[in-house]
Amino acid sequence: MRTAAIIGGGVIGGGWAARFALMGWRVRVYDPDPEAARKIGAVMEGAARALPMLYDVALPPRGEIRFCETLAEAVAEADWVQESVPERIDLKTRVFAEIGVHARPDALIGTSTSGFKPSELQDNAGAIAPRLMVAHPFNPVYLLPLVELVPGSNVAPDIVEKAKTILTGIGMYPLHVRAEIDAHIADRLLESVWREALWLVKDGIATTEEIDNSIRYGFGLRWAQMGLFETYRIAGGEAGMAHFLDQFGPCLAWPWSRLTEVPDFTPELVQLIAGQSDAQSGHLDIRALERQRDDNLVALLRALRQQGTAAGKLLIAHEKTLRTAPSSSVPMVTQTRRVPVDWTDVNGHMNEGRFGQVFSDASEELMRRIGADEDYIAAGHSYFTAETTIKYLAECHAGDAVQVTTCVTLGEGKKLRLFHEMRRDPEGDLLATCDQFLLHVSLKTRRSCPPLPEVAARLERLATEHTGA
Ligand SMILES: NC(=O)C1=CN([C@@H]2O[C@H](COP(=O)(O)OP(=O)(O)OC[C@H]3O[C@@H](n4cnc5c(N)ncnc54)[C@H](O)[C@@H]3O)[C@@H](O)[C@H]2O)C=CC1
Ligand SMILES: C[N+](C)(C)CC(=O)CC(=O)[O-]
Repeated sequence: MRTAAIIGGGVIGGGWAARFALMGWRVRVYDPDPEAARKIGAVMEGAARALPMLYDVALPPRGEIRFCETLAEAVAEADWVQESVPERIDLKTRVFAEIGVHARPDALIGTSTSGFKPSELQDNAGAIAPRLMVAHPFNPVYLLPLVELVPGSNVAPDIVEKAKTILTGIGMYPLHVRAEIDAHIADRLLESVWREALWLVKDGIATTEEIDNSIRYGFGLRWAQMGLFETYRIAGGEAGMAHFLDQFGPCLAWPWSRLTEVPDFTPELVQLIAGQSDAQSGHLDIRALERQRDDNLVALLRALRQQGTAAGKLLIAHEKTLRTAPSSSVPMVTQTRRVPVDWTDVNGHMNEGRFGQVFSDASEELMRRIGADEDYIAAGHSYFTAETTIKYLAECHAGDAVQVTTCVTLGEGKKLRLFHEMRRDPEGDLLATCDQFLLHVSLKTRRSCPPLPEVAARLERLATEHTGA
């Protein structure tokens, strides 16, 4: 098990701690704030509910999060040190000096800085400078995969590759920012929208809620799956990007934006913005808002995953690395997962159709184990389900851990019969059972036929083992 040290356990440090721990890393936190453990506990509670729902497999066993009395103790054994103290260069410089004294000579060091260039931090960092990189995440760190990795020119390519491997391993998308620049890439884009929005409120054009609506009902949905350039390419119609630039390029010279002006944060403006924000969502506490945000993000990410695009493509690739070798237990464990938030219905529990999906996924896992895998299917053979009887025995809800075990009750020629049991947690109460009858088919004729001999043999062996016959 690898160790991550989190220096500064606020909003961002808490998110890093949760992501590392949920991906099976041991985590050591140093934060002098006596409230830090409580705050990280609250972040961890939300993260432990949300992150596992993204995946169709179980996450690795959770790593322990320990709070340390000193920075020295926190970094002593760390493979990765993530600095997340407030955005002040004097403070970050002092923290790096201390990390340099106590961290292992091979530890990689990331800074969450939103805006400082890596060279500004490396200049006073002494021996750790060649291992210190900007690793700028996005809130909530445990759900959003993007991390801007800005090494600058002081970090060797092999160290950058090691950093990318670690970040990819915990499910993130390290965007290698090749040239260092104030505020990297994404914060520059975010700041331009934020600045424009503040002017719109100050000038009385729109309220905070109207601005949020202009994003969430429109271009925010486009950005999440295609970004900016691909979206505008489509906006150019059949003539594409060149036509789009031809049509809208000249507008850039018109007074459409106030991008270089800074609004004066007078007490009146602060009161106006804070007041409108309170009217919009002041009835919800921060944890309720976080939960709403996290549930929406899980549902959006799972929709992208279903399409195999954007961040969903990354999820699929990461999930492959999380699959563990099947055990030879009887009955076979064929599913271990969390109930995702988009599987619930009007009654607030898992929809009956999703039970069918879990059992179908369990059958596909069994098919893989008997050799009726992707290659077998591509070669024109498969199983079709002919009959399913599900008994619903207890409710389950979003976030619940469930496990399916499967017995082969008949494996004879083209006939395959399975009996699945779904439980809460490995040893919890029985939630549902499924008696399923499948027929082996030729995908060319779409008619039933016997399986290939090696699949038939494996199936017969399993049926004997599972029925004791
Ligand atoms: N909040 C955000 O949306 C994002 C922030 N960031 C960056 O992450 C960093 C941290 O920001 P937040 O988590 O928002 O701030 P925060 O104020 O929530 O947390 C900072 C934490 O650092 C602790 N701290 C202060 N001095 C310390 C020291 N000497 N040693 C250890 N801990 C110390 C504080 O007690 C506090 O818990 C900043 O560099 C910020 O720019 C990056 C991405 C997004
Ligand atoms: C406002 N901010 C500059 C701290 C934002 C970030 O750095 C990234 C984010 O999560 O929006």
